[in-house]
Amino acid sequence: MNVLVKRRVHVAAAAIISADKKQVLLARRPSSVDHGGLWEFPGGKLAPYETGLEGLKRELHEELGVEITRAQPLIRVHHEYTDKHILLDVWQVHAYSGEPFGREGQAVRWVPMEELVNYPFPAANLPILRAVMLPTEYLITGEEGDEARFDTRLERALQEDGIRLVQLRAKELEHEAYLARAKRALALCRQYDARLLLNGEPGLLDEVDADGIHLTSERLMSLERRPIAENKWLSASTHSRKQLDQAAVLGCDFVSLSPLRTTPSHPDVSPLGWHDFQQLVERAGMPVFALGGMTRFDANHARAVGAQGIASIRDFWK
Ligand SMILES: Nc1nc2c([nH]c(=O)n2[C@H]2C[C@H](O)[C@@H](COP(=O)(O)OP(=O)(O)OP(=O)(O)O)O2)c(=O)[nH]1
Ligand SMILES: [Mg+2]
Repeated sequence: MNVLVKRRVHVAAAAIISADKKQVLLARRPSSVDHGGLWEFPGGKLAPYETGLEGLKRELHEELGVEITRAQPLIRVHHEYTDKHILLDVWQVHAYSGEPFGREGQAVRWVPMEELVNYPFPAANLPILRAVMLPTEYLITGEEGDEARFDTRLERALQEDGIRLVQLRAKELEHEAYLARAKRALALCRQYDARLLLNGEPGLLDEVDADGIHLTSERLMSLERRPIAENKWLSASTHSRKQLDQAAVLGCDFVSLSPLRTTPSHPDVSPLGWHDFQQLVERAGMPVFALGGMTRFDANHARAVGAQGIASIRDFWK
């Protein structure tokens, strides 16, 4: 066989999230099949005439006995296995009818989000796990010179907008002032079960035990390897294919990709637009947030073109 021509397999899979959003449904692959014994998101190969969602509906009916009533694209992952090129087309299932059970005799289990990392999955699944754990909206903090008002703005976004992922961006602050703000932001985020990423030197995590580090695109390009532990989140700002590739080399857990639109803060940078954005996201291999003139009303569109969701300062910083 010519090993250069790999089989291309298109698979639709489901991240079925529980009503309280705290658990996701996993199934175990039978020991007799490829990747046997590993856990997976239920689903299977598409028939040639099927779209992703059609195939997914059929597979979930066959494998779990449930009928999907509401679903949204979550992430598309291309992965090279030794014998095949696989496209995992993963959907987040928000509503379904029926009670899922292993119709083919496979084990099926609701797993709390924080325990997902303990389950063995096929190699292609890492970006899916990250996508499942991340929200659709990502707040990047804006300017605020007054510390009390900063706290009020952050708490408003956590409380009223339901923000669960925050990047503390404060380029104007000196080191000590940044640390003081970061400690207060972390305490606030903990109250709301939100994650906080610090925008700055990876060493910041030694001083404030936040959830991760966000790299500027410049810092991203200057690093040779992942600068923080695997159990912390690493994200980066990207604007091009080259930077997305570097994010993959460093093992970033997710990225922002900008500018989607022209913004008042960067009037001279030409925007990507949805078409180019979609093409870049398709091969990113990790969750991507659309950034640049985005509001929460763009989130569904962002999802439809393959993004995790939207990142914004302005829409959440009030
Ligand atoms: N369903 C699913 N498949 C996955 C995941 N991760 C991953 O690498 N795969 C791979 C394993 C398989 O090579 C392929 C899915 O094929 P499958 O064996 O489930 O296909 P199917 O349900 O149509 O089963 P069959 O009729 O071919 O027996 O995708 C995942 O999370 N879910
Ligand atoms: Mg299957």
